[in-house]
Amino acid sequence: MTAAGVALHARGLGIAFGALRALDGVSLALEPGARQALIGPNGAGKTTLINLLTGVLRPASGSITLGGLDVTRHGSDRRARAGLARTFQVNALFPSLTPLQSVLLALCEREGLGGAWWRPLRRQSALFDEAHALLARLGLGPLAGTPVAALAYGSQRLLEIALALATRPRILLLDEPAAGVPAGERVALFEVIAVLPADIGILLIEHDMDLVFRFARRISVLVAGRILAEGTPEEIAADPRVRAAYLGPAHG
Ligand SMILES: Nc1ncnc2c1ncn2[C@@H]1O[C@H](COP(=O)(O)OP(=O)(O)OP(=O)(O)O)[C@@H](O)[C@H]1O
Repeated sequence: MTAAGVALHARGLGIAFGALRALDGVSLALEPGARQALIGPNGAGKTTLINLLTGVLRPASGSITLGGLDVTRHGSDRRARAGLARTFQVNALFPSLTPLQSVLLALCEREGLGGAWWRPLRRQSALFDEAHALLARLGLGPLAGTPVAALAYGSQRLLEIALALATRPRILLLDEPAAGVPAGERVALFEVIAVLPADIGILLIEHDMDLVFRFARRISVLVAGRILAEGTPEEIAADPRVRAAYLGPAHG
């Protein structure tokens, strides 16, 4: 992979919380259209890594580039404008808005329309079309007018993905999209994740190994703040160090 062909490149990231070295020399490269997963036991440092990638935290060492642009010292907003989007582990939706209103707000934010989203009229209708198309893509079309609070949890997680896609990202970080989603709603979630736009590079952080092994073309394994292994799902499933540290005998 040439440097120009890498959409997101983290090199040698390190950060400590007091005496705890939460991440130590972590490197990760995502190419455009990547389908990569980040797995590891509780406390391995996955959320900390996402926080470094998105600019919520600053690394003590290392660097991060987005499409060749060094964003190591940039805040979350500039990284978002450079094409990085994330979903959140904790539900962060407005319960009284509908999915249509939620997506429209995100689109207006992207377009810099702020509170004046009802004008001009022609732009408004283009944004409505885009919002409906996005909701249809995620299987939320029939629920476009239902208040978020009345949606099933799996649908709320899908809406979070819609809001991230509304920013037209080059890189999407999916932070535990299946967490808390009941078994019966997982199939729909998995189906949508499988058909996300091919040109967006995706990094999935997930404990559900069914989803990870269905989705990922590459897997990085983080253990105690270091990358223990990286490879294809077959390589990771067969790696004795990964089995010992995380997977157990079930995947292989
Ligand atoms: N703000 C903080 N202050 C102090 N310690 C922290 C902070 N954030 C994370 N840690 C510690 O850093 C380590 C890595 O935590 P992190 O949340 O990144 O792990 P994780 O892999 O995301 O875990 P999980 O799978 O449970 O979400 C843990 O030991 C955690 O307790």
